Parts: sequence; C-alpha cells; structure tokens
Amino acid sequence: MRAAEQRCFGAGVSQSELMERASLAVAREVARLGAGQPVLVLAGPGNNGGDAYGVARFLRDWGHDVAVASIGRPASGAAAENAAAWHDEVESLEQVSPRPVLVDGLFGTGMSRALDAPVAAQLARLVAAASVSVAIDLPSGIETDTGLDLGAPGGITATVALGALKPAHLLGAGLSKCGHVLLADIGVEAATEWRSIARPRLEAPGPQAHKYGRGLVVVVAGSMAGASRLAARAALHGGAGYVILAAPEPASGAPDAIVHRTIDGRDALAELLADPRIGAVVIGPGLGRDEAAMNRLEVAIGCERDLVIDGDALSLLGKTAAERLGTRKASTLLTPHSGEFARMFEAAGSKIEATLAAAKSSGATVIHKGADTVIASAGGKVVVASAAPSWLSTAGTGDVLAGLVAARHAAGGSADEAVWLHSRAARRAGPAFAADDLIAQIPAAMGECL
Ligand SMILES: NC(=O)C1=CN([C@@H]2O[C@H](COP(=O)(O)OP(=O)(O)OC[C@H]3O[C@@H](n4cnc5c(N)ncnc54)[C@H](OP(=O)(O)O)[C@@H]3O)[C@@H](O)[C@H]2O)[C@@H](O)CC1
Ligand SMILES: [K+]
Repeated sequence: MRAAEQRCFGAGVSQSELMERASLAVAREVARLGAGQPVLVLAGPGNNGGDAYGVARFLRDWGHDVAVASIGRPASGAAAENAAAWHDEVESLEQVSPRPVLVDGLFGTGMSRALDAPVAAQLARLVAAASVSVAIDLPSGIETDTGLDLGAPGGITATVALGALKPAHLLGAGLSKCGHVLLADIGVEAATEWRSIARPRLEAPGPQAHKYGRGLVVVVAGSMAGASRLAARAALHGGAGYVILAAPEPASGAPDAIVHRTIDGRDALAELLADPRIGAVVIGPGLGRDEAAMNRLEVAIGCERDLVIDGDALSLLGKTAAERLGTRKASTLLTPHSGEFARMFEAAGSKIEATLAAAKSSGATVIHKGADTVIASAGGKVVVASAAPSWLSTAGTGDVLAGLVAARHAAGGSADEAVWLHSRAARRAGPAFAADDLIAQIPAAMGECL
C-alpha cells in the first residue's frame, strides 16, 4: 500500500487529493449508515486524523449535525491542512459526549504501539454508546500488518478500508473488530499476490471418469481409529473416487464404500504406498505419538506419493519438519493449527509472513488453520480464508479437513478448494454440529460450486 501510494504521488496525484478521495469515500458510507443522525468524528494526530477532518467537513457541507473531538493535532502536510480547514469547535477526546453515529479517525495504518488505557476506554465507551460506528481504514488499536489487538474497541459497525485490504482486515483480532469491511477505491493501485479465498469452480466427473482417475486416497490410521475414519469419510464425500483406510487392526464402523486394509509393520505400508495410482496419502489424524506411529510416519515421508500431514504427525515432526520434508520429491501439504505450527516453525511476523516462511523452508503447502486460515505454497502463493464459523472449534473437524484436502488434491484441485468447502459445509451444518454432520454437508457445499 505504501509503495502504491508513492507510485500515485509519482504520477502527479498530490497527498491532499488522495486524502480528499479517502475522506469523500468514508463520508458517503457514514451518510448512508448514519441516515441523518448526529455524528461525532474522532480525529487523531496523523493522516487518519487528516481523513477524519475531511469526513467532518463533507458531512457538515451536506447538512449533517457534526461534532469533532481530537487527540493531538496533525502538525504538517495534508492532514494539517484538513484540520485547519475545520473552522468549528474541536472538543477534547476525554470530555466529549457520545452521539448516535461515531467516526473513528484516531489511528489507521500508523498504529505503532498499544493505545493508552484512558484513550482505549473512552473510545470503547463512545463506540458502545453509538448506534452506528464507522472506522476510517482500520479500527484504532489494530496493528495493520498482523491484526494484533493493541486496544481496539469491540462493536465497530463497519470499517472502510482505503484503497486495498490490509492483513489486519483478515487476520487476528481485526477479524472480529472491523465489523463489516467495506473497500473504497481511492485510485491507488495496490498490487499483491495475496488473495482472499473465493468460491471455487468445480467440474462434475466427465463421461470417461473412473474411480482411480477421480482420485485414490489412502488414509493411514493409528491408535485412535475414529479420527482416521473421519478423514476417510471426508475424502469420500469430498469427491475422491476410491478411499483406502490402512489400519493396524481390522477397522469397523466406517461406511462399506471405504476399502479396509489391515497394515501391520513398515514393509506392508511401504508396499501399499508404492501404488502409483495413489493421488494422496493422509497421515496424522488419530495416528498417536508412539514408536509405531513414528514408523508409519517415516514410511509415509519416504514414499513417492503426495502426502497430507496432519495432527499427531505434525507434532512428531516438530522442529525437524523443514529438514525432513525438504528432501521429498512428491508434494507435501501440512494442516497445522497454531499450536502445531509453533512446534514446527518460527512464528515471527504476521500469520501470513510466518506461514509463507514455513512453506518456503519445508517445500510444502502449509494450511495454517484458525478462524483466519492462511494457505501458503512454497512458490509464494498466499490465500487467506477468514471468518470461518466458530462452531468449527470442535473435535474432529481438523480430521475432516485433512481428508478433504487429500480428496481435492487427488482430484487435481487445490487446498483452497478444500478450505472453502470445509467452511461452507460448517455454515450449512448450522450451530453446534459434530464433525460427522460436517461431512454430511460436504456434497451440498460441492454442489454450490458446480
Ligand atoms: N496509504 C494511503 O494511500 C492513504 C492513507 N491515508 C490515511 O493515512 C493513514 C495512515 O496515516 P499515518 O501513517 O499518518 O498514521 P496514523 O494511523 O494516522 O497514525 C500515526 C500517528 O499516530 C501516532 N501513534 C501511533 N500509535 C499511537 C498510540 N498507540 N498512541 C498514540 N499515538 C500513536 C503516531 O505518532 P508516533 O508513533 O510518531 O509517536 C502518529 O502521529 C491511513 O490509515 C489512512 O487513513 C489516506 O489519507 C490517503 C491514502
Ligand atoms: K481509525
């Protein structure tokens, strides 16, 4: 965004012009959402504050009842010009009374440290007392590049992102604290390789399709049989043509459509995984962490098939992950939640940067799960999937995702497809669903993509 802004200045657009566009875009949204109620505009000491004075001016010129309160006054540049152009009273933030519509223009992308406690408390009070609150660019108190909470209030109605989404609109606390994110075009062309997830387009099997062509998935089971059964069933309903559950003991309780193979010992597993028709192998759900589990994981890593590694297998790899996976010739996909991620990789920087670094060091596609799931490939592609239903935080949903990732991969699709379908199936399943209910909704979620 900063580079794009510089390019814009280089092309002859002045800072005042850019700020005017930003103010106008925000003022329009405030006018719509506020629908004529009295407005309180909060203005900070930087350019976010500069935008705020412009918003106040537009609204007043359009006939709205506007009050302004500030902390610090912009010292120079377009922000200072906008502040000087506001000729009415400016109240102090500490003493101002709430109004039905609040505009938060205290801090935007320049937020560099936690809000002072009295400022955070007063902001929270004013937001809570308003019926509509709109943040300029970002709610004050959210770190732009990470989404880290630096004291932002809860309950903001909408955030008008200027020019482009920043990571904080999609990650961490930003997810719950931005309210509805509205994107305003201000003529700044910010180019990025990072994408938000979108509904995938899937194809129904063609007339020549056969079970192997649609994707053969092998799920390697361990000590907790239920978890691997969930992964196998998810693979089946995620569109795989053939699913094998390779378990140390004869498996029971899975659908008859899943083929059971009793695999005891390294050689038998290695022999099974030598089948070149296999599109993806899943290991980790319910694997356990004992010696037998480690043996199975070693065989799986050593095989030449594409591999989805989840759950216990991620914990077994721990800090050796990058080194051990770096030598694989076939593709590897990892599905860690934040705890498993921290056991394997350094979690420095934003979730996007940390996931990208992990993908590059391991050569794997890393699906870093959470309310904000970040999918990064070793080649540098990043897709962010935010706002997954919070009901997904229940046992077994990770096993379902692992099976789904394998099914889509074996069918020639991507991890993004699996993550989208998982989230969509969860939404369709409604509140308080169990992992089994989630699987039942996958076919309908796929139906929305055909
Ligand atoms: N990019 C674009 O194309 C466009 C950007 N535009 C707008 O500019 C915004 C970015 O402006 P910005 O860089 O001036 O930063 P901003 O958020 O106003 O804050 C900086 C000030 O806050 C201070 N400060 C920081 N943390 C603090 C704390 N905890 N407690 C107290 N003070 C704190 C900091 O002080 P310092 O850290 O220097 O002490 C500095 O004075 C952006 O979000 C958008 O709204 C549009 O106008 C046009 C197009
Ligand atoms: K703000």
